[in-house]
Amino acid sequence: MSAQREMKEKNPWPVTIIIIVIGVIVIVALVTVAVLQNMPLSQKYKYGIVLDAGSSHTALYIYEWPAEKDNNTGRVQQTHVCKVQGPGISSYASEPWKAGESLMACMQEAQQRVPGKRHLETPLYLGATAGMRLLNMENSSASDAVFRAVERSLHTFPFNFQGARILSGQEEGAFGWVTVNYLADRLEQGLETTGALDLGGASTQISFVSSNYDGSESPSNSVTFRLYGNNYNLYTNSFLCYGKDQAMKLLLAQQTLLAPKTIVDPCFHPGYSEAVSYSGLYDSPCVSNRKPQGAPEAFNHTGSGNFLQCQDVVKSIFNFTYCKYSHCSFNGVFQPLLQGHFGAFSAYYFVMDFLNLTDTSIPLTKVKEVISSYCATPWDEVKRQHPGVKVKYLAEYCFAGAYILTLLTEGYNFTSDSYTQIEFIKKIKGSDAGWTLGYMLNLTNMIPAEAPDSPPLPYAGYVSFVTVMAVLLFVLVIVSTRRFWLRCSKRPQIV
Ligand SMILES: Nc1nc2c(ncn2[C@@H]2O[C@H](COP(=O)(O)OP(=O)(O)OP(=O)(O)O)[C@@H](O)[C@H]2O)c(=O)[nH]1
Repeated sequence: MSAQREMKEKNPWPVTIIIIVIGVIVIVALVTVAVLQNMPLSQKYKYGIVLDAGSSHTALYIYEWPAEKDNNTGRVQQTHVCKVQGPGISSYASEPWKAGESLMACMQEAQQRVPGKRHLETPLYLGATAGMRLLNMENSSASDAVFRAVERSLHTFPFNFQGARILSGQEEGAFGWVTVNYLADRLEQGLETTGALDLGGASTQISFVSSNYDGSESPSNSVTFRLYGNNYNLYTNSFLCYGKDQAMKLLLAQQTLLAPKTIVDPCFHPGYSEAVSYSGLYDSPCVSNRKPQGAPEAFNHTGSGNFLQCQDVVKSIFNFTYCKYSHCSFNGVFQPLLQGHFGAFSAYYFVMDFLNLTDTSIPLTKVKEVISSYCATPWDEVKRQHPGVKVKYLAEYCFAGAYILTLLTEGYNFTSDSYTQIEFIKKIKGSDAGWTLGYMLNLTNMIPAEAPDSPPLPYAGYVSFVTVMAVLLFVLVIVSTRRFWLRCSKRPQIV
């Protein structure tokens, strides 16, 4: 009996097997816990909604981002856009309730698109741009009434409504620049930034970083940001009344001064003819002080389709001579020397895309030829060639092409070389270029001032490291106890 007990005690295998099994279990548990603890959470999304209440129309944008990545870069994406039917909210000055009503269909769409359990936490913003800026200048109580109506409507939805307000021109320019650079991942990586050119209906913005602008000359054009650990001194300017629609009003008003009853407009196609009411033309503060004395009810707007003459008339709405700074764009506004790439969006894109001129390697002389040929095409033929295009847009592409070219080259001083640095864009990585995304990122503090601390290893690297170390540890234990097993196994077995 005692010999048998001794033999059992000297046979190491049961103990060794138990140790190995426990060792394997401990290592597997260790790796599993480490991996699970550090695994990204299953993808849950958060949402944000921004209403862009522009002068010509309102659009609703829904953005989404992974819930655990609030403070990370490049992860916020546009998932849906809804175009509000009808004109911009500033057009409802005489019936403000209709402004609120107009937003309902897109808001209902948003309610369906954002998952119900996220509704209460989803921020909702409405930002109004140049149309409301003009209405507010002209009649502040009318603009207040429009905002009240809009807020009443938005409060009826279960989102976290953060208010409706007018963005300054500077904010509109700066947030457009943030959007473009955020989407192109230029901010987090600290790359040279892209300038932003935005052509709206009532205002136009130019924003860029220039190494010869530190904000000391014309400080009102300076916006400073600290984003992901980098400082930016942004130059930005918004020209109220120089959006595409208001610029056209300026152009028409200019021409009615010379011919109050019939204008033969070189920026419209030969054969084009429309009756235009003076009250409609002069309803904006951009032109109201130019109304000719004793103007008739309406005038006849006809076209002659002459690009060179059109350019001359377009130039007449700018002041290129007055400048009290070292450099100016136009109307006495300071502008530093252009630098770097530019993204041109909104009406820049709509117009250049229609004219097949988004490729900026096309020389400016050729660009002029293309616009010139479009302008000279008789109106009936233009309509015949583009049956699916809205007639209002179709009629305006000649003027708009000439206007864009003048604004870029004579206004902002793009040369035939620097013109090639412009990219006409609508979307970047699926999200529309415009101020809305930058506005939301700013209000939700989603771009940190300092670069977020990144873990020393990426997740996959971390998992591999833990696994390799655990296996190594296991092999080490086996190898170091190998001699002991061998010794045990060589002992004479007593049967
Ligand atoms: N050709 C074309 N023009 C468009 C389209 N959508 C808008 N526009 C016109 O392009 C111009 C600029 O439009 P937006 O960028 O929406 O400008 P907005 O926000 O209404 O104007 P602001 O308040 O000045 O920013 C306006 O004259 C619009 O009428 C489109 O799909 N095609």
